[in-house]
Amino acid sequence: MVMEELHEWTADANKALSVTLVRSAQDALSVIDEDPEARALLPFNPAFTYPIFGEKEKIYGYKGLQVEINMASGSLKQYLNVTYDEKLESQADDIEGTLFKFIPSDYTKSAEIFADTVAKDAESFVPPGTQIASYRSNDDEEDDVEYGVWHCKWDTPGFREFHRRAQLFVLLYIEGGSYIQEDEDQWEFLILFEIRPHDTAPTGASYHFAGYVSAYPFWCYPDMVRMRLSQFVILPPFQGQGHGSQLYNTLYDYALTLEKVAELTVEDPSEAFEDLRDRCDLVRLKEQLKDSKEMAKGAPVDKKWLEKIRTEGKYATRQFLRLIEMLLLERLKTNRSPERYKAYRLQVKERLFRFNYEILAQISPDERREKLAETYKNVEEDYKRILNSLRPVEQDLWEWIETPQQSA
Ligand SMILES: CC(=O)SCCNC(=O)CCNC(=O)[C@H](O)C(C)(C)COP(=O)(O)OP(=O)(O)OC[C@H]1O[C@@H](n2cnc3c(N)ncnc32)[C@H](O)[C@@H]1OP(=O)(O)O
Repeated sequence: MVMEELHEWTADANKALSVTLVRSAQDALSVIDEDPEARALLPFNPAFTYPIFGEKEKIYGYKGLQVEINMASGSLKQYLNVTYDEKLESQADDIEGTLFKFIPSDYTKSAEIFADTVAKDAESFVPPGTQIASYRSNDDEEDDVEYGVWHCKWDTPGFREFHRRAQLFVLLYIEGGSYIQEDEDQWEFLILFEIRPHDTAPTGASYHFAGYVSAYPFWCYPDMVRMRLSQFVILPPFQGQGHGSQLYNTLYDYALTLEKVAELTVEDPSEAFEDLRDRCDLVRLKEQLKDSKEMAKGAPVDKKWLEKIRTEGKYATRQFLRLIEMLLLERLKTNRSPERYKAYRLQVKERLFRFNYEILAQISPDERREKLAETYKNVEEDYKRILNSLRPVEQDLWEWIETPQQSA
């Protein structure tokens, strides 16, 4: 087959595949534009499909291909609908056979059965596990909407089945994400649901999945555990509205209640997630330090005191030291002392030196100074970016700080 023809029969899997969260049989039929919950009803495309359809993220052998995975918005029970204009019968990729390895086998291909499932879901689905938090959000330009977070483990009734459906989002949205082992019994999960009043449901509400996080406790010397946040996903219709921050803060608050947990760490965070974590941790640490006088003295901050604050707040070491550096930098905005700024740069460089010792020890003192100055510059720029995202109105207060090119 010539290249042109090959192209015609090849679909971009990230565009051909779409997911829709369906709230009720009636919602599925409603006119999206007029629906107040429209955003949550729109189909959305994956960010990644390479774990499913291969590195090139292509599906071969169809023209006009659409692979719809419709999910009941609470239980996530699935309806698979594959449509196309034309198919190369003998050579086309086996879409259902491929998907079958990644979604649980209880999906349906019947629109009628799915409509029935969705109607039942709206009436009777309740989240698995124990509700540990709730909050209200009014970003939807409508009345307050309530959200709740439920805690589950593998042995939570109904959770395993639920997770087998939800985990698809890890592949579709987390770069490098993969399924976790169900036989590792220590996993903990927090699941976020939107809660809507629903007159005829026994609880008076219907529940709609918005995202979840998984975490695993690792042994931490001598007799504690390190809770490692592993997979974190907020579904596209709910992104950018503060739900990621709420879910992360709920996990943090939960970790703080567990005596065994020494610190909360994050496995391989994406850039967007690192920013979210920095912002949330900064707010948390500021609150923790609000009555403390130590920070007002500026750098170098007493190391014993720092370690006490770190262990109380269960921060991972590197993250904690970065946060302290950000808070010290923020103070320099208004406390304009060149001596303090110099002491600050030295404190940051000392940490950078310790954390990069292996590499820095191998180069000449001049090169080392240059490398440290360069790294420092990037770190300071990044701190300003993060601090500005918390309080953008104060951006111009940085002007007096001109990051030096060389040495402290
Ligand atoms: C360990 C890991 O798993 S790493 C992988 C993390 N997961 C992924 O990357 C999967 C796909 N992405 C996601 O799931 C989400 O986008 C996340 C987790 C990265 C972020 O979740 P969100 O709910 O979008 O976060 P949240 O809304 O709290 O903050 C994100 C942005 O919205 C802004 N925002 C926060 N609250 C509001 C609000 N009320 N109204 C409008 N915008 C808001 C934030 O300032 C932030 O802005 P930025 O994009 O300029 O940085």
